[in-house]
Amino acid sequence: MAASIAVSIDIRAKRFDGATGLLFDGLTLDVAEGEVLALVGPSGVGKSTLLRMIAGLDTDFEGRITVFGQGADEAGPPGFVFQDPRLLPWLGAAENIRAVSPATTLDEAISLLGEMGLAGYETTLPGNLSGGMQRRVALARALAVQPQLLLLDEPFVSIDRKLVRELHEVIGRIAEQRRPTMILVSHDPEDAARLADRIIQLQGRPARIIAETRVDIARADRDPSRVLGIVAELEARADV
Ligand SMILES: Nc1ncnc2c1ncn2[C@@H]1O[C@H](COP(=O)(O)OP(=O)(O)OP(=O)(O)O)[C@@H](O)[C@H]1O
Repeated sequence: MAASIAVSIDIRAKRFDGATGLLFDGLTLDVAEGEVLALVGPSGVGKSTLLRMIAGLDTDFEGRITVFGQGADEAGPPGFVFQDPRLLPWLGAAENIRAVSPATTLDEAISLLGEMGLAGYETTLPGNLSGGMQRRVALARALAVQPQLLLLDEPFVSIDRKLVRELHEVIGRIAEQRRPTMILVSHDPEDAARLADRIIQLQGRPARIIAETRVDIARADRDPSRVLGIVAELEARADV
């Protein structure tokens, strides 16, 4: 049976006030329930804007985006991980989760942090956590509301490659075990090659989908040479 559609995107036109030209001039895309979709493309192409539109945070466009059958702005907030972790500096890791999701008990917050590999850091203030650890707290916070849809906006920028690999593992585990529908925005094709079931490449102004790549290799089997192979395939299709 075909998987049901989690997110359906039909943008006829999107522009910003004062900007010349359209950012999107016709863009359609469906995301299946439980799918991990990556949106890749050069800086400024519109990836973050598209994610904000899917989250219902930007409704100023012609067209319609539905999330589990409802308008994006009516569907209830998705889990959203922003480019910077946006943690409250005066609260420990567990209380940062509870500040955004008050229904989450302390035990649940501690368990989520454990799932992210942060056992023992429950009361640590963000300033005493590494950049990668802060991203993991932000992920735990996004998962606290048990979202059916998880949106990740460049969660790997400004952290070193070793921490990026650790985060890839954490996100891969979330995909396998919790199975939310995930949309990951990245300018780096390697992130997409490691994590995504399907990779959408955006390019140009207005932005268009120039290629769509399905990755039929289980995440656990994506060793470095296979990842490089996927990246090469993506790079052959566009100047990402
Ligand atoms: N609020 C805004 N008002 C005017 N222009 C905007 C606004 N937000 C984004 N833009 C413009 O829209 C374009 C797309 O921006 P967006 O952040 O979506 O791109 P991106 O692909 O995510 O890039 P990056 O990887 O650098 O974040 C850019 O040219 C940006 O300057």
